[in-house]
Amino acid sequence: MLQLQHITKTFNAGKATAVVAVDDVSVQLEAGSYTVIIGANGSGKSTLLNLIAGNTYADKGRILLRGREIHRLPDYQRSAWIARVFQNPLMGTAASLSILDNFRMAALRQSPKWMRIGVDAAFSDAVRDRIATLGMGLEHKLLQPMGTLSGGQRQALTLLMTVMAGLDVLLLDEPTAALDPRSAREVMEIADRIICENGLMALLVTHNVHEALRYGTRLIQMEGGKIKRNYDRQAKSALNHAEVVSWFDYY
Ligand SMILES: Nc1ncnc2c1ncn2[C@@H]1O[C@H](COP(=O)(O)OP(=O)(O)OP(=O)(O)O)[C@@H](O)[C@H]1O
Repeated sequence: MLQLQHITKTFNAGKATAVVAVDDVSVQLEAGSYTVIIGANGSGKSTLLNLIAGNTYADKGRILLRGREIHRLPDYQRSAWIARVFQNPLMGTAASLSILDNFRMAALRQSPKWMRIGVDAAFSDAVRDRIATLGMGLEHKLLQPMGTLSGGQRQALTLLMTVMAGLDVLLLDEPTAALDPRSAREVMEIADRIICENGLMALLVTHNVHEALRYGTRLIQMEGGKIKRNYDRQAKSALNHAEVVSWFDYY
């Protein structure tokens, strides 16, 4: 379980440009839950993910993962349990390195256990098998540089790489924003499968209302740094596109 308790983050505190990006947010997310976060630009979604990942620290409040306080830990320590996939498929992978070398680097970064057992032929076989499950034919291109792949292929591989080391929490920050509709759908379906198969807790930030309705077990709307709406699976399934769009209709 991931618990955020009275989390507040103010940027430029004490200055004329001060902005309360996240304002006294408390929420409890169960293991295996998949939460979609929507909200207008500047409503605090990315800051919330940054606070969970440890890319920024809260001014007030606590964050607990499986009962353990993590809010004072730096991001590199939290990365043992929490991983993040960004909107730009170029982030998180090395374009000039092969697919296999990218998986090697990710494995070594995420889990010292690979250091002990070595990233050997067995590792290559394991990577090939995992990549084959994507159904994109990339298992035959393990030595091809990552930079030669499409954005959708890179996002799909990034997702796989991210979960290889056994995580608790997957943070998806607009992972399909830079993709065409077909690739976006393909990557979202892959993400959904990976989340389910690995029993991960996931948080997805998206501006895409279709994605917000189709995926996830909880839907949260942020506004002005606060959680304005919080729908569980049942309430979420009763929502329709027009209703969610109307949440953004201030005029
Ligand atoms: N590093 C920072 N320094 C100053 N202000 C910041 C910083 N990061 C975010 N903010 C401000 O905090 C508020 C929330 O920003 P945040 O990026 O979390 O919103 P968001 O909901 O993710 O927006 P978007 O949908 O545009 O990505 C905004 O007013 C933003 O300008």
